[in-house]
Parts: sequence; structure tokens; C-alpha cells
Amino acid sequence: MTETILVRGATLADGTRTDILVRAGVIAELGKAIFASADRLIDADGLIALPGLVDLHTHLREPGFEQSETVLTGSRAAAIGGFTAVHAMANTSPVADTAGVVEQVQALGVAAGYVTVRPIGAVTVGLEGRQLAEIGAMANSRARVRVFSDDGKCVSDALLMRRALEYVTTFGGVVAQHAQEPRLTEGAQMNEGTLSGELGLAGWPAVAEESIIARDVLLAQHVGARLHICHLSTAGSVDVVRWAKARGIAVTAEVTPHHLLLTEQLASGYDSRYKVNPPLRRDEDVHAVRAGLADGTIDIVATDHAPHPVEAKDCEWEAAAFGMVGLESALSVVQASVVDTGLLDWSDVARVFSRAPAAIGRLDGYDRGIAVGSPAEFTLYDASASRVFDTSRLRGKGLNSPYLETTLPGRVVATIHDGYATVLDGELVEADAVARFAAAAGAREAGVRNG
Ligand SMILES: NC(=O)N[C@@H](CC(=O)O)C(=O)O
Ligand SMILES: [Zn+2]
Ligand SMILES: [Zn+2]
Repeated sequence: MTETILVRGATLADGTRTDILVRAGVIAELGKAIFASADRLIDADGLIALPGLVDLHTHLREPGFEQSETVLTGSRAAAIGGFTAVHAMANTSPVADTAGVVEQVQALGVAAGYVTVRPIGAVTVGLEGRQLAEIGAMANSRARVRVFSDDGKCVSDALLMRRALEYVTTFGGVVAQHAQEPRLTEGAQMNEGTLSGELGLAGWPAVAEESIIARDVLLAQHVGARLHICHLSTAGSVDVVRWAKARGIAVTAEVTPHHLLLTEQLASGYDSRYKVNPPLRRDEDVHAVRAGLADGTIDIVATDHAPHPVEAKDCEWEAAAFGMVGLESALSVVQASVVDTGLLDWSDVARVFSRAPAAIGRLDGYDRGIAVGSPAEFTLYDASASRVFDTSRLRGKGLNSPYLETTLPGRVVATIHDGYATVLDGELVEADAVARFAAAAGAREAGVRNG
């Protein structure tokens, strides 16, 4: 079971208008008036065709926290957001610190079929920061892990960080650091500044993030390793990364949609939907991360989709869990914060949200974007739409979105993954159909490999 899909009149990121013919999982033809018979015809008049979005930072919560999210529900949230691949963070239970767990997560992703799920391996056993995890075994497993992170926790021990950087360099991997100096952030609740004083919430100083980034770029330089910085959030962090890149240090950095749009002011109402790690920062920081993304200092946007059950958020600020969901709203928030403000164009969005994250994660098939012969991974987006974002837009289990009841631009109309549709007319394709297409695509790919 495979689909031949003919997309009529889409607009590519560079402004070119084209039809797109998808056959046997690849983009078979591009051109003005393609003549072909197809199982499915999609009218893309007025829609932008973007290469499939790739998230380098997603919390899928399975195994262990299935009340928050599962690989299937998180994959559905990803597809409706225009994603075709996600990297699943390791802070599950058990932690993804063995070949067995990463293979399990990958297999669940294949069975769900909505997106490619690439597991991230833990840097240290149990995320405890004491002993390196079996990084080599995860890298050599069927999941072929290339990104390692203790996200949620910082690898704060400099020697362990050095060893991890040395280790991943042997197979082209990368360490993705959650930059949070633990002693400087004990009990921290929100950005440290005048407002945290007024609200009586313990402050989380910018230097807690910046000092770890400064240390780690120097370690990466010393070792000659690749380093990735998770969810960078302050103007000072942008400065440090800019300094490091100017010296040729192999560092990449990500910013989340929420740090591109929201500020610490939102904490004033003590609404825990705005409680996140790292915290929302000042206006100046938002400007700096936008500028950093525009000038290439920050390489990518990553969602840090962090679903939590209602009980974990429906409580006092100080007791609430850190984190917000982001897959379903990410592209709209990027449009609002950096496209509609004139800082990025759609080609830049294709780079920061597809090509660059795929390159950092060593995910094949995304280097040429929407091109003849490339795997059919793309999304059709209506940038002229504008809608109130409410819970009906959410497809994962988490309702902890900071955008509920706000107006956001844009709408994902269709998502094509591995040559079949996962989203059509703005709605998810039914799970059974997607799973059948995924199984057929897997068999076809195995045939290609063996034949
Ligand atoms: N971002 C968050 O606030 N929370 C994340 C952890 C993390 O990304 O550090 C989570 O796992 O819930
Ligand atoms: Zn983190
Ligand atoms: Zn995270």
C-alpha cells in the first residue's frame, strides 16, 4: 500500500510555484503542470510547501510517563504541527540510557507511523551525573543514536562533560547540553530580576545558563568535539555562542518558540502554564534571541514540547512542574515572532526548522529539502490563516500550552511523511491508516536496501 500524491500549485519557500508529484515515497517530479494519475490530489493554491519540520528536542514521555504523553500521541501532535521527524528526549522512566530503551522508543515510533522518531540517549546513567551511560552501545544499536543529552538536568561535572564530548566524537555524535548551573538555580522559579523580587519568587539568574555555555564551548574547543546548546534563552548566551563561533568552535544552539515570543511579565499572574525551564526572560533577551536566530548565531528552533498532566500544572506556581507543550503551535509561533516581524523569510524557516536540525541530528534525507529524488517529507502551510488557539488544536495529551485563547497566525493544512499523508485538510489521518502506510513504507525501504 503506497500512495501517489499530486499536489497542485504549491509555493516553495523561495517563492516558486510548482506541482509536486509523490510516488513510492520520494518526490518524483516538480514542475508547473505535471500530468500524472494519482491516488490523491491536494489543491495547494495559496499554501507554502515547507520541507518536513524536524524537532531536535521533544519530550514524548514514554516509557514511564504515559499519563503525560506516549510516542503515539506525541507523534500525532508533531504531525499536526507540520513535523515529519522528532528527537525524543531521554528523561523517561526507565531513562533512555541503554540500547534496549532507545530501540524500544524507536520501534514505537515506527509502529505509530506519523513521524520519524529518533531517540536521544542519556549522557549519564539515570541522568544522575555520576557515570557515563553506555553511549557506544546506544550509538551502535538499531536506533543509531547520534544525540546525547541529560536534558532536564545539566551535565554539571566538567570532567564527565569532557569525557562525553570525547566519546561522541568517535562516531560523529553530539552532546546537547541543558545549560543550568545547579548551585546557582537551587529552588529557582522564574527569571532573576526586579520582577522576581516583586512577585516573591526565587530568581533564576541568566549567568546560571551563560556560565555553563562558556565552560562547555571551551571544553568543546579543547576536545575538538561538537557541542549543542539546548533552549538558549538569554542575550548573554547569544553573545557567548557568537564569540565561540567566531573562533571556529563547533557549537550549535537552539531557541524555543516560547523564548522567541513570550517574556517573564507573564509570570505576574502566577499562571503555571508560563512556568518553564529555562524561564521566560526579559524583553531584551527576546530581542537578542530573535537577532541571534536571524544572523545564524542560533542554528535552529526546537520545541522542547514538555507535556504534563493537569494535576502537575493545576496548582500553586511553586509546586507546578516546569514545561509547556509546543509541537502543535510551533510553526505559528515562529511565524508570529520572526517571519511576520520581517527577521526571517520562509527559506530561513526551512533551514532553522528542517535542514539544520536534521544535520545536527545526523538524520538523512533532509539536506536538499523539496527536490526531485528526495524522500517525500513536507508540509503544506497556510500562512494567511489566523485563528484563536484553543484546546481543540492540541493532539497530544498535554493541555499546558501558553497560547490558549490567544490568536496565532497560520495553519498546517497537510503533512506528508515518508510518501504518505499524516495530515489532510488540517486534520490527522486516522491512526490505523497511517500505521498501514508506515508498515508498507518500511517493507519498501527494506526491499530497496536488500535489492
Ligand atoms: N523544559 C521544561 O520546562 N521541562 C522539561 C525539561 C527540560 O527541557 O529541561 C521536561 O521534561 O518537562
Ligand atoms: Zn532542558
Ligand atoms: Zn527539554
